[in-house]
Amino acid sequence: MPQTSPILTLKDVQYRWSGRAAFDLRIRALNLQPAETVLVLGESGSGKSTLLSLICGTILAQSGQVICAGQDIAALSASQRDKFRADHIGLIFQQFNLLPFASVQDNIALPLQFAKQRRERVGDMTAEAKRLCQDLGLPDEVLTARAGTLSVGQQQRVAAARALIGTPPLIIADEPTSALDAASQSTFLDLLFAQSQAHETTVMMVSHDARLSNQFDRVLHMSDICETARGAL
Ligand SMILES: Nc1ncnc2c1ncn2[C@@H]1O[C@H](COP(=O)(O)OP(=O)(O)OP(=O)(O)O)[C@@H](O)[C@H]1O
Repeated sequence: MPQTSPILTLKDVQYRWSGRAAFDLRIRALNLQPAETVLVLGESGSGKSTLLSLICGTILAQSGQVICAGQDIAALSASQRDKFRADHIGLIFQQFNLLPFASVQDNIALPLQFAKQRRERVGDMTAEAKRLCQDLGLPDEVLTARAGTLSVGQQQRVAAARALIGTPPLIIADEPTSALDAASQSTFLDLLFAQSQAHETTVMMVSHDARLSNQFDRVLHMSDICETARGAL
């Protein structure tokens, strides 16, 4: 593989939640390359969501560095971090977090309101939302339907389209397939990766479900990447 700069680097990162002395997340080094698909596996309480929050800059490491697309996250103010996240990271939440009364089209376009660079890359928002729906296997009629009226599998694909629109360099997914059976999960990942690979987007997904492993370029375990990851409940 040719040498390229990682899209994400964590270096000597340490994080503790206040009042949770037993949980101490320490990551010496983690690098994700452009276009890689990486699955991070870990049991409940191992710190997967904490890790995603550190990458997204919604929390800041107490020491060490989180560098996304060449930017040290801690060097940005809170509002700069919000803008940076919107432009550089497509998010697929566990519960999808769609606006149930808004149309699918509006849900997909939502991140562009906060992401100038992604908006500029898109051009015609309606046409791009339609293309993404088609490529993710959704019928054209869903574009104008309210998101809350769709099946779970359809909502998941809308959540993927919302993360993909405007081609952010990194997509972070928090167990987005957990509500679906194994065959649907596998189809979903195939569709997601076909889109992400077309733009060299890196996909990092966290899950407790090792059955997904063979579809990813790399599988990491929280117990391996963290020096002390403990499920302190
Ligand atoms: N907002 C918070 N405030 C205080 N402690 C928190 C907070 N979020 C997580 N923790 C604690 O951090 C530890 C790791 O939790 P985290 O949610 O990151 O794990 P996880 O691997 O994502 O778990 P799950 O798979 O159950 O979602 C737990 O001990 C948890 O109680």
